[in-house]
Amino acid sequence: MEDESGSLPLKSDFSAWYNDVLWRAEIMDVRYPVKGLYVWFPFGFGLRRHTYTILRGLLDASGHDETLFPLLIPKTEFMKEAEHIKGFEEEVYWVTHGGLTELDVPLALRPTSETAMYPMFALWVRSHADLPIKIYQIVNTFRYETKHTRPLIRLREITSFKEAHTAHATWDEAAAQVETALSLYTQFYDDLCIPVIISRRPDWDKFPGADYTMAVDALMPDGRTLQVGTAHHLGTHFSKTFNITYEDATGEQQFVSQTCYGISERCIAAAIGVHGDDRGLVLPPKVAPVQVVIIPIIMKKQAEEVRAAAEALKAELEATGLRVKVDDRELRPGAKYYHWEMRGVPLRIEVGPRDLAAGTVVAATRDGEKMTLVRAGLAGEIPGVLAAFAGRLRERAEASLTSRIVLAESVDAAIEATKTGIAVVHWCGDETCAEAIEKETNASVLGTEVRSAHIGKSEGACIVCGRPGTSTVIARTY
Ligand SMILES: Nc1ncnc2c1ncn2[C@@H]1O[C@H](COS(=O)(=O)NC(=O)[C@@H](N)CS)[C@@H](O)[C@H]1O
Ligand SMILES: [Zn+2]
Repeated sequence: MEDESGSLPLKSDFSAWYNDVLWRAEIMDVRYPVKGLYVWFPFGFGLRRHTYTILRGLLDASGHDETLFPLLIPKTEFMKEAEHIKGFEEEVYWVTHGGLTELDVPLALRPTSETAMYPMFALWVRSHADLPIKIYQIVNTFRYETKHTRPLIRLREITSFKEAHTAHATWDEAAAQVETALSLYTQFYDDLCIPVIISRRPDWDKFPGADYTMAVDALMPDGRTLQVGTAHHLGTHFSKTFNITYEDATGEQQFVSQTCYGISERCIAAAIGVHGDDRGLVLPPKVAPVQVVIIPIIMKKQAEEVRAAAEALKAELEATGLRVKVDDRELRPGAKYYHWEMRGVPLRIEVGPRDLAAGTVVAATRDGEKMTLVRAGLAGEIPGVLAAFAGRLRERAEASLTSRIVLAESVDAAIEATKTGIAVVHWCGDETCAEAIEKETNASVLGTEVRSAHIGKSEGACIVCGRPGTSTVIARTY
């Protein structure tokens, strides 16, 4: 799929850059003949695998059990929770036939799995001892999105939908679980070197059937935010609908309190968008399908020794668990550098006759740091080099985010700020003021109760009506 013709658009032309880099770095093939459905190239699938290995590890380490529920949901179950239906009725795909036979009960392709799981929770939960339930699954889900579809960002088949669902004895325990989910998400995005902003979505934007929704947003290079995760407190809405009760100490039947929280392949879109540059992807070492590429500098003399040295180094680095490639194709070194830089490989090591003689190698990290390293004991040096690289990725992403967060004291200032990033304003919480802000700025009220190292909590006069307001984030969104 190598396509060196032409060159990658500059990242400043983000939409063109993004679409082109998904092709050139072999992430996703967008030519599949169904709108909103895309094919993972093997290299992209490797990036997905390493990314979700981190996410699984965090979930497993915090007491979640992975599971798997059916894709098809009977209409009788799906239609039970009024708000949930309202929120999804325009997005659900329906299966109406099995072969030539019309189904007596149409089946929904899960847009999310509350109505698949919760009838089963009602069978699983009898007593207090059956709680808490903390499960998750990583599955494909289907949403008939009518807004502009885009690979990794807005799909009609969400291929990598991690959905966690929990059930608890009390509302407070569920609220604590929402907090656990948010800190797990913060850790996950830190592993991807991506700074995020957490806020409470306004009520009109919360998940259908939830008491409240906490959202995790990342700022993309074009100044728009991408919702890269959400955690919902479902209260007892669904347990009342699906009759999920347990017998409490007094012998009373109590409805469980529930949460659910999700991350999709948008996490990969954020890693690509936040860290990429004009030469292609720049991948955090923990998720890079190839972490180190070794380029043997083949000259006439010592060609065999150089090849052997490259293979020996590969074996040594792989023995420490690193993902390594030797690029010994008959290409000039510059073409090889281009190829692997496009794929975001964090570390390149060149090995040539001079290096053999000197017992050294030349190493270059993807963000342009060049160094000469001693060959002996090199494997022990690599983790430090990669960690320093990841640290610089994190710093650069933090700086880029903080430079585009502006405290806006007026609607005009908010209009200016949301052209390039995030405005923090005081908003009274009244929907008509929010509508005025959204209309004027052509941006969205992301949320209140903002949690971010870069945005302090504050009170002040609502920028629309002057009544007491609290700090609120506004931004154009995907
Ligand atoms: N069409 C889509 N394409 C890609 N990602 C999406 C799409 N729709 C939603 N997402 C992502 O999936 C996350 C979870 O979706 S959600 O609707 O907010 N929440 C749920 O479905 C809950 N059941 C928690 S899993 C969102 O925060 C968003 O990051
Ligand atoms: Zn107001």
